[in-house]
Amino acid sequence: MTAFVLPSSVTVVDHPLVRHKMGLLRDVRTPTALFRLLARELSLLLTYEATRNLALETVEIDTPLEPMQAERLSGKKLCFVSILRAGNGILDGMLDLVPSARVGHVGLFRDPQTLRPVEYYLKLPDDLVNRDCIVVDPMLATGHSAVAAIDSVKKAGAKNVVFVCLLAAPEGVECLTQAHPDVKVVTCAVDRGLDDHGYIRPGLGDAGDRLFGTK
Ligand SMILES: O=P(O)(O)OC[C@H]1O[C@H](OP(=O)(O)OP(=O)(O)O)[C@H](O)[C@@H]1O
Ligand SMILES: O=c1cc[nH]c(=O)[nH]1
Ligand SMILES: [Mg+2]
Repeated sequence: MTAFVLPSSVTVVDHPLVRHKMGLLRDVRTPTALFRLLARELSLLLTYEATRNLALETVEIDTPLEPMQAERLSGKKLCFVSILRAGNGILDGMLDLVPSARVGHVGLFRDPQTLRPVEYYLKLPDDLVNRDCIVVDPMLATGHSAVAAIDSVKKAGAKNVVFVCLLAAPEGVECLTQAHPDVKVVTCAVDRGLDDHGYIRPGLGDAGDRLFGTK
């Protein structure tokens, strides 16, 4: 077996705060309310990294003491696209940081037999051509859900796409970077690999069920 080499398009945010919170998130004893809070906090830290290259413009302002050239984000607006349903667990924190972002939703569930995504909903802003797009889902397992969601946002016109997740498997990273080599990935960790049911190991279990308390 050849060793997995992390592609340069993938950023693992390995800040101590992220590592600490990921340990708590993974712990089977962590209850739903805390899991949700941790996912939200981690999404803030991931958004910080995912928006690193946002364009700035210079504006004249007056401080209480003197005029100065300040910076602010240039007019180009962002679009966050949540892969339902677990993506919503990290969307809210991202909107706290960028409240003006537009939001799209791609409803996908993974068929447990084939591990292939089944689309049941799609609603995207109609001006994606003009927006940088950040697609969010806590888990990148086989990678097929992320690939399908990014296929949809590109078909709708998005040109500049970043994928943000809490946890990735090497198999998912490979699948996504092959299908969409232009898409940057920002994650908190890349784990050992997938088990026979397509779960990330050691992982954190089923993100949707843990976020919403459905199991
Ligand atoms: O990389 P993949 O192998 O495609 O798997 C990852 C997908 O599986 C989970 O969703 P799930 O199908 O459990 O739906 P849910 O969000 O409704 O729980 C997860 O949130 C991803 O969307
Ligand atoms: O480990 C995994 C894999 C897919 N989806 C999850 O929620 N967890
Ligand atoms: Mg799920």
